[in-house]
This record gives sequence, structure tokens and C-alpha cells, in this order.
Amino acid sequence: MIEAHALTKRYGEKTAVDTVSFTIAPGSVTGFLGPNGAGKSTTMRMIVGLDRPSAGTVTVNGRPYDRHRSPLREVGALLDAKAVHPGRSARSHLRTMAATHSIRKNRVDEVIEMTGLANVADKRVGGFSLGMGQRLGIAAALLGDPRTLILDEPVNGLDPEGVQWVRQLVRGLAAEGRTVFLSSHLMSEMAQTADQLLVIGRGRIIAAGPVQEVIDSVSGAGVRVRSPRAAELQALLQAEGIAVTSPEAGTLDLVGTSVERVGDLAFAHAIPLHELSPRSGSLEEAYMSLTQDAVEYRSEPTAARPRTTSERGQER
Ligand SMILES: Nc1ncnc2c1ncn2[C@@H]1O[C@H](COP(=O)(O)OP(=O)(O)OP(=O)(O)O)[C@@H](O)[C@H]1O
Repeated sequence: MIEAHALTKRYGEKTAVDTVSFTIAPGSVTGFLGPNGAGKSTTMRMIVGLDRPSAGTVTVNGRPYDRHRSPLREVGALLDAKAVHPGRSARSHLRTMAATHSIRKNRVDEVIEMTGLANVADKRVGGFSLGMGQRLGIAAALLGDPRTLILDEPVNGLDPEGVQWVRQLVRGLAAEGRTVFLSSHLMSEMAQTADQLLVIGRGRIIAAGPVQEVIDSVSGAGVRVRSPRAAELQALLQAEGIAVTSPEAGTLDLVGTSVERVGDLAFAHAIPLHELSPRSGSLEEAYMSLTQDAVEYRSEPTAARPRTTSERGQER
């Protein structure tokens, strides 16, 4: 369990994290989303005592991180996978960590196995690929068999198999009743991995809750309908005040209505339907909409063809 109350971090004039309050519950995976510079890493660093809050508090399993007698057993964190001496082997790095935290030696072999590092455990960390470094960071986070895990971009640099492995790992850890808090910029991955979301923009929480609720709160429950008389149906729906977009000829996407209402309306006017289905927006669509005013580092639009609603819908 992680609990933040009015947590704030200022760097000079800049308020990186601005009076945020949240609870990250055990037994589920909570995804931490936000544009570059939104305050995710700063929040995570404050949770594990690497940054001191300018105001407010944050506790892990009921206490500030540094008040735990054995913090590695309470919280495992992956914050900067590169923060390992390059001349060391993975095994010696983990053994040193274990020794300084009174963790039994054979736990090192367990986490090496768990993270798929057995073949490279005795090689210099300096020669590790980004993905191997990430695995070592995750191994270190798991070393104390902690009740709470904080993982900043754990899938960064991993190949598709590695991404899937992280997903299964964190889902398994949450199923054991642990608290898992992770950030990622990969929306499709987050949609598959997280149960709960915390979305931050310019240092403030802009959405929190179960993944589907966050998506529905933005996009509203939608309906997709296909008809050979789509234009006629579109006019009828719009006359009823229903928002309609047409991703392609013959297909309509509706917001703020139900399949029952659309079906009844079509029936009343004897309009044939070839499809009538509920449609949920994607996490990516919801995220873009939620954070559109909170992006600090915006890229110039490219000349690429904009994706259609149906292409975006397939991503979730
Ligand atoms: N040590 C520091 N000194 C000054 N400003 C900082 C420091 N650390 C972070 N910041 C600023 O605080 C803000 C939040 O940064 P943070 O790294 O927490 O964002 P983030 O959400 O993790 O971003 P990203 O997705 O790019 O990793 C940014 O504007 C950043 O420039």
C-alpha cells in the first residue's frame, strides 16, 4: 500500500509534483501514466526516499520509506536500471545488495532464475544490453521479496518476449497480494497489464481509477453501427442529439447512447442494420484526450495520414 497526502516537490521555481494525494492498493497493478516531465519519476523517487518532499507525505505499507527497519523487504524499486557499477557482474552486484540487507544468499540465485539472467549472471554489467540491464534492475527490486514494487518504465528496452514476461511477472505479483506500481509510455501494454490507473499531468493528478472506468469517463460508452442506409440513420441520430462520426462509408460511431436506443430507432424507421455493437474507446485515445492540455514537450505534427477511428479502436 502506498499513500500520498498533498505530496509536493519543488525544484526552485518549478513545481514538479503539486499537492498530489493518492492511494495505491495491494493486490492489483496500478499504472502510472503521464507525458514527459509530468512528475512520475519524481513521485516515485519521493516514495523510496531518494527525493525529499517539499511538502506533504508519502508512506509505504504505513510508514515513510526510511522508517522501515528493512526497506528492501518492504519495497523493491526499479528507478534507474543503469545505476550499477559497469565492472561488476550481475551476481556480485546482487550478492552485495543481499549482504548489506541481511538477505539470504540463495535468494540471489532465485531472482537470477526468475529474471532469465542465468546465462549472463557472471558477465560484466557494462556489457549488458538495455534489456538485460532492465532484467537486472527487476532482479534487484525482487531481491528482498518485497510487499510493494515500484517500477519506472520496466519494459523500456525489452523485446516483445521480455515485455510479455514483465506483464506476467507483475500480474503474478499482484495476484499474490502485493502492491505493484509501474509507469510506462506504452499504452497498449498498460491496457493489458494494469487494473488501476493514475494519470498525472504537469505535476497534478488528472485521472485515477480502474482502467475501464478511466477510459469510459473520457470517451463515454460508445456504439458502432453499420447500415446500407447509414446517411439516413445518421440524420435521425443527430436529430436526437447523438454525436456521430463516420470512420468509413456505411459505418457510424456514436457516443452517449446505447445499442437498445439505436436499434429501436432503426426499427421504427425500418432501416436495416448490418452491425450494432457496443464500442469502448482505447486507452491511448483516452490518454491523449486527458493529457492534451498537460503536454509540456509537444512534437510537431507529422505529415502522416491521420489514423481512422477504427484503426485506433483496434489497438486496445
Ligand atoms: N533534479 C531536478 N532539478 C530540477 N528539475 C527537475 C529535477 N528532476 C526533475 N525535474 C523537473 O521536474 C519535472 C518532472 O520530472 P520527472 O522526471 O518527474 O517527470 P516524468 O514524468 O518522470 O518524465 P519522463 O516521462 O520524461 O520520465 C520536469 O519538468 C523536470 O524537468
